[in-house]
Amino acid sequence: MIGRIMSSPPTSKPSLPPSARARALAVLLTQHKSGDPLDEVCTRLWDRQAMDSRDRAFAMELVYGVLRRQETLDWRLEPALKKPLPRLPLMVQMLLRMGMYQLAYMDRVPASAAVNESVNLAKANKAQLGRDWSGLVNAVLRSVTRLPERPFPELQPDPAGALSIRYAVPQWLCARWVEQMGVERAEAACQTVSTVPALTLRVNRQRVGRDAFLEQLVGAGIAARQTTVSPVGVILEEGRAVTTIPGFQDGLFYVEDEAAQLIPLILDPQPDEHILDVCAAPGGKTTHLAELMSNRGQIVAMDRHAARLQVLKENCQRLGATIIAPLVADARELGMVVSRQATDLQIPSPGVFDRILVDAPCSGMGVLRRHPDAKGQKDTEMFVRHHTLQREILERASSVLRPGGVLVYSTCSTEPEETEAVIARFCQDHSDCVRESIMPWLPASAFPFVTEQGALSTMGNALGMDGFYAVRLRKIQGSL
Ligand SMILES: C[S@@+](CC[C@H](N)C(=O)[O-])C[C@H]1O[C@@H](n2cnc3c(N)ncnc32)[C@H](O)[C@@H]1O
Repeated sequence: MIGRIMSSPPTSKPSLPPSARARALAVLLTQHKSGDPLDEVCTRLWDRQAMDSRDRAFAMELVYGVLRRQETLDWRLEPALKKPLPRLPLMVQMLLRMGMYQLAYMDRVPASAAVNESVNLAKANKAQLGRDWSGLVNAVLRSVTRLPERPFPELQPDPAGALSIRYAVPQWLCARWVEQMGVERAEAACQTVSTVPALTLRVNRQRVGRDAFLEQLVGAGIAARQTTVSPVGVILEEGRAVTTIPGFQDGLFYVEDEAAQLIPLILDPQPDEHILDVCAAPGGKTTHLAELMSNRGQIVAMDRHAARLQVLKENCQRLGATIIAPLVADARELGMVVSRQATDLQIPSPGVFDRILVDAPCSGMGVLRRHPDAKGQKDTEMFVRHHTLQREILERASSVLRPGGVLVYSTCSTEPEETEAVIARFCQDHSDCVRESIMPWLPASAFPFVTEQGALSTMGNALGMDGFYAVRLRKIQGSL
């Protein structure tokens, strides 16, 4: 079905390549039906045929924009519809959302083009839709342009409903956040979900200093600035293809959010130590750890997924991280795996890792803005599922930490089930492990994000960082 859209562009000249909007429509429909990650669907559908870079950028903005703003778009369309949007064919829903997004958020697109192009796509797909829906698409979108702009609902008496419409965050999640943190902080968290993240890089100081790298960027006409909290980050003022940034092939940087850049600092690995990175792929934090160790010592980089570990290897090669021992394994079998592989991995003996990073698989609530397609796939049961897995992984990891050693547990989610509840239970079961404040390991600019319990939590921050959580634990000397 989707293939036919791609090969039957909405034009009277079949030899023309599909328009950017037709490509956006194909991605939106395929993603909706398959549930596959949006970036994978874009690559799968768009890399098959040559695509002009401007078309690609336009289609990308449209696809991500529609999904990022979906609840808001649907609410804006509502007054112009005779029946609820979900009762229309999926393709018609998407065409209306695409038109609405261009009308509301893409200033450079004339309103007439926003309307007409959706209408044309409806006509072009008449056979597939079983009838001509272009009249309805035309009537609805034109009606929206004529109606006065609908003011957002006030936050009271229904803050969750109002936040959901304003920031396009699922209502159950808004309600959860309002209950957890109050309306003001919930609004900040929702606002983050609806923003387009900036392109943030971590400078590979094995190869170049941050100031020198910034100079290289400026020399290449790329506006950029230092990150506020991370001492090793750079934020580009405008997004661009990563491979076109000077120094990519030479491994001068790694694309990584500012909050993620703080996690290896909290572990504070030292040269010549043995480190275990339990959930390591694709290697953002592994390569940072190697840099902090001046490439001396050893990092066992474990991940359950071989394909992701392959990406880690490529990243290590590009960035010149030479002390990595990649290991495909399930962290829940860690003790066994480490004993079996101790000789191959050249670990002196099992149970002697000096430091361990558990960057646990999680719900990803802190990075929802990067994956707007995932918003509809989340639910509250997911927190419980992750909690169980996280506890298992943490339990196994701690068993191979040497007495006196340090373990950092981190997640790109700040949901209580995946963070404090995991740690509280762990500490309850392990009197040989104590919590340490993360403060000594971070610059003062990070202190506003240190919780009362001494952990890191960047949820709803105003600096544009992802929502990360991290806690530092130490195994007491003399314990076995
Ligand atoms: C948050 S990501 C890690 C990101 C990585 N630390 C970085 O900075 O690039 C979590 C990783 O855990 C891995 N994973 C999930 N379940 C696992 C398990 N049971 N054992 C080992 N790795 C697992 C996933 O494949 C994923 O790569």
